[in-house]
Amino acid sequence: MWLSSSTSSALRRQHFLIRSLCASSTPQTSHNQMERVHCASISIPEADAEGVIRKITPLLDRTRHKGQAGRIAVIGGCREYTGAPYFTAISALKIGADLSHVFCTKDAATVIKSYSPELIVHPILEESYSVREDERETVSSYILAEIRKWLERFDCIVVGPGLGRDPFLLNCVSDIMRHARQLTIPIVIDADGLYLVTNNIELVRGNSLAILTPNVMEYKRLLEKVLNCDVSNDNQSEQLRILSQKIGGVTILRKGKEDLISDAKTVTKVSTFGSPRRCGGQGDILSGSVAVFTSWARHYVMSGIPSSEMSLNPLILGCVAGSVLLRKAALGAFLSKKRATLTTDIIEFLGQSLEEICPAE
Ligand SMILES: NC(=O)C1=CN([C@@H]2O[C@H](COP(=O)(O)OP(=O)(O)OC[C@H]3O[C@@H](n4cnc5c(N)ncnc54)[C@H](OP(=O)(O)O)[C@@H]3O)[C@@H](O)[C@H]2O)[C@@H](O)CC1
Ligand SMILES: Nc1ncnc2c1ncn2[C@@H]1O[C@H](COP(=O)(O)OP(=O)(O)OP(=O)(O)O)[C@@H](O)[C@H]1O
Ligand SMILES: [Mg+2]
Repeated sequence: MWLSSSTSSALRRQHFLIRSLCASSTPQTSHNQMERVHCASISIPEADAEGVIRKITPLLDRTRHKGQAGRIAVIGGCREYTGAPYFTAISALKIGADLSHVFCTKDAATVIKSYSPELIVHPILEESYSVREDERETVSSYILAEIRKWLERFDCIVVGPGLGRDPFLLNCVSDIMRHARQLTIPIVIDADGLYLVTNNIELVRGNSLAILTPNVMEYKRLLEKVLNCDVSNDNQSEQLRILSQKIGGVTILRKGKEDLISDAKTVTKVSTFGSPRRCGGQGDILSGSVAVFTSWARHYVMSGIPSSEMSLNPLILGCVAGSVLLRKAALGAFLSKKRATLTTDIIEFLGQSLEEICPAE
């Protein structure tokens, strides 16, 4: 059981209550109806997140070969932002992925390579300023062709950290996302990837392998766009569930004081105390962490575990695991560095935090 038995029955009760109280909250719910839904605040069940990590983390078996513990790719990194894709990609490696790639613009590539020799960096994206109007079609076909060579090898891709908002670049990334979807590759969408998706929901609608990881502002924009309403403090859980439902059941991890996770069927939360430091980049660690755990969870769910767990959504397991590990690492870093805690310090605590939950040997 990935929820304790008491929380699992609480979850059933929660659903019964939600159905009774919010009978109008079907996929066809109108915006006005949505605003009228003022259900009583129902407590959201806490996931047994460390238990999930223990279940889905693969053994360090001596027979395994390079790549089996995960190949992750980050699509992000432009002139302004080089830290974000680095944080995401290096976190994936520190947690246990075997290979971590970054697909970024030429300007960002040398910088990202210089942060770490561990990352495989592809300088193939282009922004408008570096491509003439009459070259755009050729350049975008070339970019897609280059990425296609790699895409099917990845267990999960993360789109958005440090991507920027250049229209030409975002057009190319939309094509990459469509192609990843055809190949049924799980996709974590964060930061500027959420900006792209918020302006074109069809890119993810109904994709059961998509995870959106909005922060406070990104969630607010998504709600405004999809449900045409503001964030409700009365019933955050049901609002999140309806948002996911309206986007065809994509998994959403709403970041905040508590991380709330829903796939339109269930809502769960991770509220383990992390760090009071809110330095930028923690969401980037989270996206890398969710990518690795999601690929592990898919293997776990597909590998003949007890039938009662077979219906579990591996994307939810990946979110729950990614969230608690980031929080635990943030706490470790804070206890050591206090006010000086930075994202790089948190990354250094990922290994130790995972070891405490799930020892390597
Ligand atoms: N080192 C690097 O390279 C990093 C690069 N990064 C990259 O930066 C890019 C843009 O991402 P983003 O998250 O800064 O953009 P966006 O969603 O527009 O938010 C901006 C505004 O929202 C607000 N705001 C935020 N949180 C809030 C809260 N809790 N509660 C209330 N308000 C809140 C806040 O507004 P303010 O308070 O300033 O008015 C803030 O200015 C993206 O590519 C990302 O990956 C980051 O990953 C960090 C590390
Ligand atoms: N108020 C809070 N209290 C405790 N933890 C929080 C709080 N807000 C966010 N977190 C934690 O920090 C993680 C990152 O969330 P945050 O909202 O900072 O993302 P972000 O804005 O996308 O970060 P980034 O700077 O990388 O873009 C979340 O998973 C959550 O666990
Ligand atoms: Mg972010």
